[in-house]
Amino acid sequence: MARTYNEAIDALNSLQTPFAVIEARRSAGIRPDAASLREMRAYLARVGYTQTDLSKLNVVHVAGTKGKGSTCAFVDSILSRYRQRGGPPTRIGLFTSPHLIAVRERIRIDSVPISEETFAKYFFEVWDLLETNGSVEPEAAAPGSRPIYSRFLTLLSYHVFLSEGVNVAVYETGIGGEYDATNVVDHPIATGISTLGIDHVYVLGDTVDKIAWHKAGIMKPGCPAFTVEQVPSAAEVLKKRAVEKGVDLRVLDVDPRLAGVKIRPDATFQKRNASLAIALAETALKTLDPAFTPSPDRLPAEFVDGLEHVVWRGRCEVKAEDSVIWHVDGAHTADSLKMAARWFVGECAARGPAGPRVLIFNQQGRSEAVDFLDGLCNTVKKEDPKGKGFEHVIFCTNVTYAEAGYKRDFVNHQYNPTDIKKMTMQNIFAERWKTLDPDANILLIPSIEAAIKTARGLAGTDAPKLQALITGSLHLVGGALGILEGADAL
Ligand SMILES: Nc1ncnc2c1ncn2[C@@H]1O[C@H](COP(=O)(O)OP(=O)(O)OP(=O)(O)O)[C@@H](O)[C@H]1O
Ligand SMILES: [Mg+2]
Ligand SMILES: [Mg+2]
Repeated sequence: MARTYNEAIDALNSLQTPFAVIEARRSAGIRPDAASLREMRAYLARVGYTQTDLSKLNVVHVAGTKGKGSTCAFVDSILSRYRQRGGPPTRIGLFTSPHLIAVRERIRIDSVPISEETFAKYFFEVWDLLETNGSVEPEAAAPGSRPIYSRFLTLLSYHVFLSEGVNVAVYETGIGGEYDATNVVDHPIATGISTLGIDHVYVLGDTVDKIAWHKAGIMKPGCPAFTVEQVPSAAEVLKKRAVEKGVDLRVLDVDPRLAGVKIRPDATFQKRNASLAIALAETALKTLDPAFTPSPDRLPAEFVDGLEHVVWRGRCEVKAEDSVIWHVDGAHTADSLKMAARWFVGECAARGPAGPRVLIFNQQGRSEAVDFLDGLCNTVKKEDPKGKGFEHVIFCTNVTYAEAGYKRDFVNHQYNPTDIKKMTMQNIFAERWKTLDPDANILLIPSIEAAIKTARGLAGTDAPKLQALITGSLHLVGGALGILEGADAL
C-alpha cells in the first residue's frame, strides 16, 4: 500500500461507521457504554502503551457541550508562552475535534498541526501494530479489528505525543466523557467541564442532567476538577458525581483577573471559557514546576498574552472582501447559535451603516437542527435596533466543491447520501424559515462553493457591503474557509 497522507485519510475514512449501521443502532437504542472503554484499553495495549506511559503526557482533560475546543485552545496558548521562555513545559500536545480544514489539525504539537508526512508515518505504525498484536485482550476487542474513526485518532494521538516527547497534552473529549475514547487516561493532572447544554441526544440522553452525568465521567480521584456556572440541574449532577468520586470540584465564576484582558469575542460565554482555561493552566503549571505560584490578584504576563493572542479558527471570525464581509462561526447547537446570532448583529452594528444581510446555513444529519432556526432568526431580529432579519437565506449542503465534490478530509459515510442528493434537510429548513420570516429570499444551493458564489452575486458594487453569516456546522465553516482562503488554509 502506498503510504502517503492521502492513503492514510482513505484508510481512516474506511473506519467510519456507515449511515445504515448508525441508524440501526439508533433505533435499537444502542449507545456507547463501559464496553467501548474496555475496547479502547485493549487497542491501547495492542499499540504497546500502559497507564504509566499515558501519565508521562500530563493530560489536561476537557469535556462540555460548548466551549471545549475554545478552552483547550486557551490552555494551549497560555502554556505555549511558558514553553517559549524555555519551559516547563517544553513540548505541548493538543488534541481537539472535529477538524475544520484537514484531519491532521486534530493533533498539534506546539500549537502546529502535525505535518502530512508525520501524520502518515505514525498513522501506519498504529495501523500495523493493531494487526500484528491483533489478538491481545481478545475478549475486549475482536481480534484483528480496528477502532472506529474517532477512537483511532485518539489512539494515534497518544502514539504521536509519546513518540515526540510531549510533556503536557491538552485533550478535548469527542462525545460525552464517561465512555469517550479520551477517558482511557486514569491519571490526568487537571480536568475541566465547560458549559453544558443539549447535544448528541441519541448518544448521551435528552436532558441536561443525563448529559451532565456523562461529562462528569472525566473527573478522577486525586485530580483537581473545575467547572463553570451551569444550569441548576446540570450543576447538581456534577456536584453529586464529584462527591461519589471523592473529587474536589471547584465551580468558577468569571475570573476577576480578566478585567482589562482583551478576550475575543467580548462575551460572557468566552470569559467563562477563559476562566476555566486559567484554572487548568495554573494547575498544570503547578504540577510541572513546583516553583510556579499563581497570584490571586493578577494574571502573569504569559497568561494575558496567551489569552489575548489565542488562535481558534472558525469561531467568531470576520473576513472582509471588496463587497462582502463574512462572519464565520461553527456554532451547531440551539444555544450556541443564539450566541453566534448576537455576535453577528453586534459586529454589524459596530461597523456602522450596513448593506443587506445574508445567511448561509447547514446542519447535516441531525433532524432536530430545524429547531435551531427559530432561535437564530428571532435573535437576529430581536438584537437589531430596526428589528431587521436576513434579506437572503441560503441553505446548502456540506459538499465542498460544485464540481469535484468533497475534499478527502471531509468524506463522511455517516450521513444519508440520498438526503444529500435530494437536499432533504435543506428543504425542511427552507419550509421552516418561510414561516419564521415570510419576507426573506430563500435559496437552496447544492455546494458550499456555489453558496459563496451566490452570496457574492447578491452584493451590490457600491458600499455598504453585504453582511454574510456562515454558521450551523463546523464542516460547512471549514469548507467555507478553505474556499475563501484557498484549500489548504489552516
Ligand atoms: N461556553 C459557551 N457557551 C455557549 N456557546 C459557546 C461557548 N463556547 C463557545 N461557544 C460557541 O460554540 C462554538 C464552538 O465552540 P468550541 O469549538 O469551543 O466548542 P466545542 O465544545 O469544542 O464544540 P464541538 O466540539 O461540539 O464542535 C463557538 O463558535 C461559539 O459560537
Ligand atoms: Mg459537540
Ligand atoms: Mg470541539
